[in-house]
Amino acid sequence: MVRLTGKVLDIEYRGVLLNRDDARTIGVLDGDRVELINEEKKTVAQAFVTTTATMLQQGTAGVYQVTNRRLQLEGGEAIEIRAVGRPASIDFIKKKMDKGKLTMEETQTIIREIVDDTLSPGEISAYLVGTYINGLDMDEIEYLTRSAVNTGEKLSFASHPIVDKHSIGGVPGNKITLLVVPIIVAAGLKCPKTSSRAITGAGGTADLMEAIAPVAFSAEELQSMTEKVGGAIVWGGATNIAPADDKIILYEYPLKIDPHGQMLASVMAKKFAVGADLVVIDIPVGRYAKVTTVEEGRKLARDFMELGDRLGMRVECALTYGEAPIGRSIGVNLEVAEALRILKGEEGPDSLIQKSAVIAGIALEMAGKVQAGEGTASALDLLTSGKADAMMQKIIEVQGGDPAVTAEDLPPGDHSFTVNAPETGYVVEMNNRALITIARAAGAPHDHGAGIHLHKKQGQHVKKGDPIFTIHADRSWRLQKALEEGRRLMPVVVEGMLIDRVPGNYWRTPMH
Ligand SMILES: O=P(O)(O)OC[C@H]1O[C@H](OP(=O)(O)O)[C@H](O)[C@@H]1O
Ligand SMILES: O=c1cc[nH]c(=O)[nH]1
Repeated sequence: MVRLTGKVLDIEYRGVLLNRDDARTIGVLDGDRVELINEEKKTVAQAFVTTTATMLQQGTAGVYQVTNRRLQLEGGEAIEIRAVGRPASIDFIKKKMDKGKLTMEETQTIIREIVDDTLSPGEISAYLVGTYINGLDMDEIEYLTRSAVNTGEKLSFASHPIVDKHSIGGVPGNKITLLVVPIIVAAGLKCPKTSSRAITGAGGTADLMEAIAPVAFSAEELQSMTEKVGGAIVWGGATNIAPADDKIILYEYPLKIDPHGQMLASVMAKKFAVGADLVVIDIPVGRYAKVTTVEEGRKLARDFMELGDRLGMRVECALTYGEAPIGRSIGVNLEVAEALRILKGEEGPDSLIQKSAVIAGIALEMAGKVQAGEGTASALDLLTSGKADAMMQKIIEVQGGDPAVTAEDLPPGDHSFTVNAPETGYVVEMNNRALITIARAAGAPHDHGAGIHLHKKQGQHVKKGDPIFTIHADRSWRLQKALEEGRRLMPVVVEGMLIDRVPGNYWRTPMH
C-alpha cells in the first residue's frame, strides 16, 4: 500500500493518473487496476501512467471526476493506493464472446462492475458486442434485468396500479411520451416515467424533456413528484434506478446499436424498478427501424410479455408503423414544439396524434379506466379537451420547469437549408436511418435547435421545387456536415419520370 497526495483532475473521465515512478513503486503498468482509499471511501479504478517523471509530480495521484464522485476528495488529502487483480467480469465477458451462457452470478458481477466504474470503456464495449453478436436467451435476459434493478433503487407506491409505457425507439420524431404520459395521468393513473437519452436516434425522450424542465432526479424525488401530481418524465441515467442502463447506453450510442437482450432488459428493468404493474410497449416496425417485419415484431412482443410474466408485470405491446418519421419534426426543439402545439389544441400531424392516442388508450384499457375498444377515443378526448395539457403543465412545474412554456420558446436552429423536390412526382421513400444520421450531423440531440422539419411525407405529391424538408443547425459548420451526409445518403426519393439524377443538384442552393 502506497500513500500519495490526491489531486482532483477537472476532467469528466474515470481512473487515476500516476507518476511513472509511483506506478513502479505500487507495481502497476498503464491500464492496470488499483484500489484507492480515502478514509472509509474506496473504489477501484484504472491507472494511467505518465511517460515522463515530470508530467505529474511524484507523490501525487490525479483522480478524474467520475472516480472522484466515489472518493469525494477535495484535493490535498492523503490517499492509499494498492494494486488489485483484473476485474472478475472479464472472464465472463470472454465467456459471452465465446458464445457461452451467463449465469445469474456472472451477470450480476458484470453489472455491478459496470455500475462501480470498475470496467473500462473497452471492456464494456466488448461485453456489448458479445451480446450483440451472440445474443442472450430469456434466462440471461431475466438475470440481466434483475441485476440492473438490484444494483439500484426501487420505488414503492402505497396505491396501485402503476402504469408505464416505453418505446423501443428506432423511429425518428417519436416524441409520443410527451403526449402519452400526460394523457395517462390526466385519466387519474400514476405514471413515473423514466426515459433514456438517444440510443440510435437523434433525440431520446430524456433529451426532449430536458428542453422544458430539469430531468435529473433521485429515485426518491421521482416517487414524491409522482405522488404529488401523478407522474413525471425524467432521465433514468440520473435516478439511480437501474444505474447500469445509462452506462451501457453511453457505449451503444456511438455504435448506434441496441442489442436485442440489452434492449429488453434496459426497458423492463426501468419498468420493474419503478414498481409498474401495467406496461405498454411501443414496437415500431419498418424497413429502417429496429424491427423490420411484423413477424419479428410479434416475436419481440412475446419476449417482452414473457419477461413481464417472469417479473410479475402485465405487458401489452403495440406494433406501430415505423416506415416514416412520427410527425413532421426530428430533433429536440422541433419535436418538443410539435408536441406542445398538439397539447395546446393547435393543429398537428395525424401520425403523432393517432399513435399517442392508441398507446395511451391501451394503457387506459389495461387499467380498467375504460371498456376494451374505447381506449383510443377516451385518450383523444383527454387530449382535445385540454386535460392532458393541464396535466403536462403540472408535470413541467413539479420538475422545476416553466409551465407557461410554448412552442415559440423552442426555436429551430438559425442555420438552415431546405431541400426542394427535384421533379414533380411522389415522395416514394424516406430513409429513417439516413434522416437520423443527418439530424445527428446537424448537432442533434446536443444542440437543441438542430434537426429536420419535414414539409412532405411518404406518399405525398410534390411539384418540382416544392420544399421537402429543412435541416436546422445551431452552428454553421454543423449544417455543412449535415449537408455532406445528405448528399451522401439521399434520404428522400421523389419518383416522377426521372429515376435519378447524379449528382443531385437540389442540395446546392442554401435557403436561410
Ligand atoms: O434513440 P432510440 O434508439 O430511437 O430510442 C431511445 C428512446 O426510446 C425510448 O423512448 P421512451 O422513453 O419510451 O419515450 C427511450 O427511453 C429513449 O428515449
Ligand atoms: O430505454 C430503452 C429504449 C430502447 N432500447 C433500450 O436499450 N433502452
